[in-house]
Amino acid sequence: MRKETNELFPIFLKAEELNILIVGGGNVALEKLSFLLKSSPKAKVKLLAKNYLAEVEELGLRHNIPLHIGAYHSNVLQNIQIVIAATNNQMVNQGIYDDCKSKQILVNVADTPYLCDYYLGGIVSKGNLKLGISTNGKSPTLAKRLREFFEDFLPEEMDELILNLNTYRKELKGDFSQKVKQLNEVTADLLHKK
Ligand SMILES: C[C@@]1(CC(=O)O)C2=NC(=C\c3[nH]c(c(CCC(=O)O)c3CC(=O)O)Cc3[nH]c(c(CC(=O)O)c3CCC(=O)O)/C=C3\N/C(=C\2)[C@@H](CCC(=O)O)[C@]3(C)CC(=O)O)/[C@H]1CCC(=O)O
Ligand SMILES: NC(=O)c1ccc[n+]([C@@H]2O[C@H](COP(=O)([O-])OP(=O)(O)OC[C@H]3O[C@@H](n4cnc5c(N)ncnc54)[C@H](O)[C@@H]3O)[C@@H](O)[C@H]2O)c1
Repeated sequence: MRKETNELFPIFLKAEELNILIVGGGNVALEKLSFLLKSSPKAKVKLLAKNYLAEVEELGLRHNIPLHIGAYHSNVLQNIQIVIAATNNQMVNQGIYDDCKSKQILVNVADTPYLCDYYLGGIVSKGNLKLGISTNGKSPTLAKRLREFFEDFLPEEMDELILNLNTYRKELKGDFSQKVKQLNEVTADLLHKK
């Protein structure tokens, strides 16, 4: 049997420097907004929905996020770079997808892989370290379980290690290749392979 591969290309976005729009204010919007803010508390995001769950309103209030009330119209895409569509109306979601494609805006219709330029993933954060987890859309549940596993598995001291290496990196003298060599030497035995 041919082995399948995951050809998605992960990038780590500066969410506070982008204009992000979530359309919808129900359970799915709540999940997407929660994970966005958990990972990027200063994300520049706004919401548009006909109505909002109380939990979305509370979360929005806590993070100073504009919650616009109304039906989706393509005007709202002005100056937006990334969209998550999470309404309960597939026609509306399809319309958002089409509008975004014609404006070259990156779009994710939640839980609808064929209407996604990108997928959200499981996210593990430990200080400066961040892992993104993707199952290529095959099992979001496993992505969640792996996120939980790595959250427990990775020690809190991981950030101390990163900061120490950063200090060492700044103190190194010599040209680029010498620095790379020294950094590789000092980290060679850091993670022992079993
Ligand atoms: C990782 C995470 C991030 C997030 O949501 O931010 C995420 N889904 C999460 C959880 C989750 N979602 C669903 C369940 C119920 C169990 C199940 O169905 O498996 C659970 C588990 C639970 O909640 O326990 C329902 C679901 N999701 C998708 C479909 C459609 C389909 O598969 O065809 C359906 C069926 C809908 C239906 O029934 O119609 C699709 C997508 N969901 C993705 C991301 C993208 C692929 C990620 C990857 O490659 O793994 C992708 C492709 C698109 C996207 O939405 O970006 C987050 C875990 C966060 C965490 O806990 O850390
Ligand atoms: N809740 C889940 O766990 C789940 C799981 C799998 C799939 N889904 C699907 O995902 C979709 C969203 O689910 P949900 O639970 O968030 O729904 P929901 O009913 O809780 O929320 C729907 C949101 O869409 C907004 N909306 C509807 N039409 C709109 C429009 N024209 N303009 C702006 N906003 C509009 C509503 O105001 C509301 O805030 C549904 O299609 C659902 O079938 C949900």
